Amino acid sequence: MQGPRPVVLSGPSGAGKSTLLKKLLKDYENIFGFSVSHTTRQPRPGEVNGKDYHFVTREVMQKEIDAGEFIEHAEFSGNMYGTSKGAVQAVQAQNQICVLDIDIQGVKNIKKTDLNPIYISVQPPSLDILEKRLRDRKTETEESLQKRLTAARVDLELSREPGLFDLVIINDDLEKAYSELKEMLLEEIKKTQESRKS
Ligand SMILES: Nc1nc2c(ncn2[C@@H]2O[C@H](COP(=O)(O)OP(=O)(O)O)[C@@H](O)[C@H]2O)c(=O)[nH]1
Ligand SMILES: Nc1ncnc2c1ncn2[C@@H]1O[C@H](COP(=O)(O)OP(=O)(O)O)[C@@H](O)[C@H]1O
Repeated sequence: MQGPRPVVLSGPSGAGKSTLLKKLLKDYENIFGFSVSHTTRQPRPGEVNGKDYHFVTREVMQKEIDAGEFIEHAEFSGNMYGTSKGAVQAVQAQNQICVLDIDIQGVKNIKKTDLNPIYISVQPPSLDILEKRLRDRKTETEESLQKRLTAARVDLELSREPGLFDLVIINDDLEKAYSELKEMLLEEIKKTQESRKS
């Protein structure tokens, strides 16, 4: 049976993907489910293994990739990130809309699969604002911040490719950005709510 269409949220680090996603998952607890990626980066304070990410070593992750357990994987800012088949299946088994938070390499690789998600790019109003938000978040060292800003420039450039995204959200005012996200997903939300009733 074909479940609801997944949703891909992409865009530069610090653009506001996690913030928007957390609001969505809170407001529609049963409707959306997060695809928990694997990563080799260190957990940040407050991040929970198995909830925010599966935090793994490079060796373990590479073994699982070689065993064909991943839909896509990429190197970002010196760490590996990837979506396992199990991560998406776990959400789809609950008949929830699966939301993936992945970088632009992930977007390009997912396009080669039959997942058929809705592709949304979340972007900052400017690079200066992005830098300020990343600094204020206080999660990065100067080195990782600079890597993220370099990746952000590449991301914003590649994101201009026509047809790559179904929607680009400029996250200036958070509530406005959230409204645009909900508006885009309204049809899938309704369908999922309806299917719960029958
Ligand atoms: N390709 C791919 N990218 C991912 C995956 N999980 C997270 N990312 C991306 O990796 C980048 C860094 O994520 P993270 O270290 O959590 O930093 P943050 O986005 O600044 O909070 C972001 O652009 C994420 O969208 C994944 O499974 N696959
Ligand atoms: N519209 C906004 N206005 C001001 N700050 C924001 C806005 N959206 C997100 N932020 C803040 O910017 C930082 C980066 O957001 P985050 O959701 O972590 O980005 P991402 O998941 O894309 O890396 C966080 O500290 C968050 O609270």
